[in-house]
Amino acid sequence: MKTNRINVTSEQVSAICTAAAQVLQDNRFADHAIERQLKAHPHWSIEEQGFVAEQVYALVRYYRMLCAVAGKTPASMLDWEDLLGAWLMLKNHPLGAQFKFLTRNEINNAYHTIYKVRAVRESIPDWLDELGFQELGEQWEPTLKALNESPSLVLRVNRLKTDVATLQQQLQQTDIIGKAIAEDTLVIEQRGKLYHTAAFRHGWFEVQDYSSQQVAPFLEVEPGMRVIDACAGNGGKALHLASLMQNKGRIIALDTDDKKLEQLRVRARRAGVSIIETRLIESTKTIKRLAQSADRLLLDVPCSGLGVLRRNPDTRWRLSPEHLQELIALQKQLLSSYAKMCRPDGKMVYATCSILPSENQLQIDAYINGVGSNYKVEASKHIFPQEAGFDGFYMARLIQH
Ligand SMILES: C[S@@+](CC[C@H](N)C(=O)[O-])C[C@H]1O[C@@H](n2cnc3c(N)ncnc32)[C@H](O)[C@@H]1O
Repeated sequence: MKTNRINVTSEQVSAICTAAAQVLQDNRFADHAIERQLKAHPHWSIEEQGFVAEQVYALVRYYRMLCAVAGKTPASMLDWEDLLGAWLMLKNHPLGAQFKFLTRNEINNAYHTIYKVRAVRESIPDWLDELGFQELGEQWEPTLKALNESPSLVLRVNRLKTDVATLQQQLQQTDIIGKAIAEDTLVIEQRGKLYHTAAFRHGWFEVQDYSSQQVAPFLEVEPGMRVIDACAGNGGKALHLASLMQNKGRIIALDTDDKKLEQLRVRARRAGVSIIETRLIESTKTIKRLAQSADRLLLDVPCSGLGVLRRNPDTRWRLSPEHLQELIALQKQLLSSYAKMCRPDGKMVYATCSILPSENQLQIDAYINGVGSNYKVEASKHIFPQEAGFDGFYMARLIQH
């Protein structure tokens, strides 16, 4: 991981430690805690903002490792400062006077002592490390290591409004530099205030990881089709589907969370999408009414989110074995009950942002071999974070016999 060569100020130290404590002690989401600090310090440059955000994510991500290296579990702001000091020393970052009480030798020696224990080195709860190894074997270690890297910032170009070259030029005018890696995809190499740009206001792009961008094309939609996105959330994939369908046809976006559907409607207006109809799932009747009605059905089910640990490093501390089992049971139930919305000659994609087989191909195997299922797998894709450097994802396209 790269750490900018910014000389950390006392004000930044305090903001970083406050935000990290809010995430790990008060259960706040990392992006919210960071945003609060950035708003409170509007005089920071883009580089300083990026630096602060990166250090908060590092403290959250490497919390277990840093506690072991610094020899303490934070109980006060001074303890958090020790953790931050330990992190900056491990990264060979120049330190301010506030970290004088730590020596690089002590920190490096402590790191070498814990290095051999994977769960401590990679900073993950024991239960999750054991489960990951049990499910992925030798693949677990490189996967986990890749999931501890900082995420890329990736944009999906909204083809209803523009193209990748035009977006690239437009962003460049505000010193935001993006590299085109696919027809619809820009990886941001020099960051800026993306959400303040005219391009954003005009709905020219969405922030969406490249792996997540693989899901909508995998459903093989065409303009004019009737598509159901059964776990649409705030619409990342529904908007992509609409763009692939050239805003022709119909997308019924379902979810149990009305707030997310409201965000979807806002995003759809900005993106110039008119074919999405949102419907709140209030009972099983919502699903029954849609029986055998979809040419294409997307099940982007709730999952552990272990494939997007780079973006949400706090997930490792929030997830529990019990919650994971609940999610697996829900995925199983959604697969069997929601599949009925697909027409007999239609196609269905089951997708997760997880890297665990128990949420992915084992779910699909159990479903297609189970009683009452007449589906078979037409194609599937496992995307591991160490392969292309993007998020971990799984998708399987099913058709009926
Ligand atoms: C992985 S997220 C979906 C992300 C979304 N498709 C996107 O691309 O932005 C899973 C979604 O499933 C929703 N959900 C949870 N339980 C559900 C259920 N029983 N039926 C439908 N959706 C459900 C959650 O509210 C959440 O928005």
